[in-house]
Amino acid sequence: MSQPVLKLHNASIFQRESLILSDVSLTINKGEFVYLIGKTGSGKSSFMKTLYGDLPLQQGEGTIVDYDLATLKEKQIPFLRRKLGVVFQDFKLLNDRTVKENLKFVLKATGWKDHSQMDTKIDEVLDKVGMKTKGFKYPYQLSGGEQQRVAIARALLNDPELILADEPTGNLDPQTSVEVMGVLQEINKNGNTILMATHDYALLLKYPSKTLKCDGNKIFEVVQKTI
Ligand SMILES: Nc1ncnc2c1ncn2[C@@H]1O[C@H](COP(=O)(O)OP(=O)(O)OP(=O)(O)O)[C@@H](O)[C@H]1O
Repeated sequence: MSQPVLKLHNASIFQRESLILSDVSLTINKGEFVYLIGKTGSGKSSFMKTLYGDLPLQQGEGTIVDYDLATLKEKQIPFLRRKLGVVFQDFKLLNDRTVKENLKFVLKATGWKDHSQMDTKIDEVLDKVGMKTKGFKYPYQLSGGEQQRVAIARALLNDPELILADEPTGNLDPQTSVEVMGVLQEINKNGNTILMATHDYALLLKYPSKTLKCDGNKIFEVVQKTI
């Protein structure tokens, strides 16, 4: 049976008072890999921000990993984010600490206490992204692709019910993009649900999957032929 991790009904997305997307109704079920495409400025990032609580859902209904977006309170946001893994275009790693320390920082901030459990978890997520031997390095000692792998590992730390990736390959060359995409595909095959905003059509062709498009203030599902 399909289990929704995200459900929106007639939702409108705003940046302050400007309407960016209107009447968005969609469902993402557990286990799916879904692309969100659309031109620059079409509202992909605004949409993602609404999902992780960075922008309020001012109109319509939405539930994400059992949180009600329309009534979401400021103090619930950290708890919502623990059930989501968020990956950004610019990695957002802390440059003053090693890869392992970056990951430990997140675990501590999300309530983990036991050091050996933390180390085991860190090894597990680094292994999933092929970075187990690089935990001692500083982010600036890594290539862009490696930094994004670490950022994906960080997103996996709290076993998220949904991963939101906003242009995760936007800063990477085509070859590295394909490699990072391979990591995301592997994670999806192992059961993680992923919503990925991108304008990299080469990736869509190489790894076809359900695709939503932002266009003309709307989001609709497209079949690959018409992209
Ligand atoms: N902080 C903000 N305040 C007001 N308007 C904003 C803000 N951020 C984005 N916008 C506007 O919202 C619209 C959608 O932008 P958004 O960043 O969501 O698009 P996008 O599809 O993610 O674009 P890109 O691919 O360039 O990231 C644009 O018209 C933009 O000017």
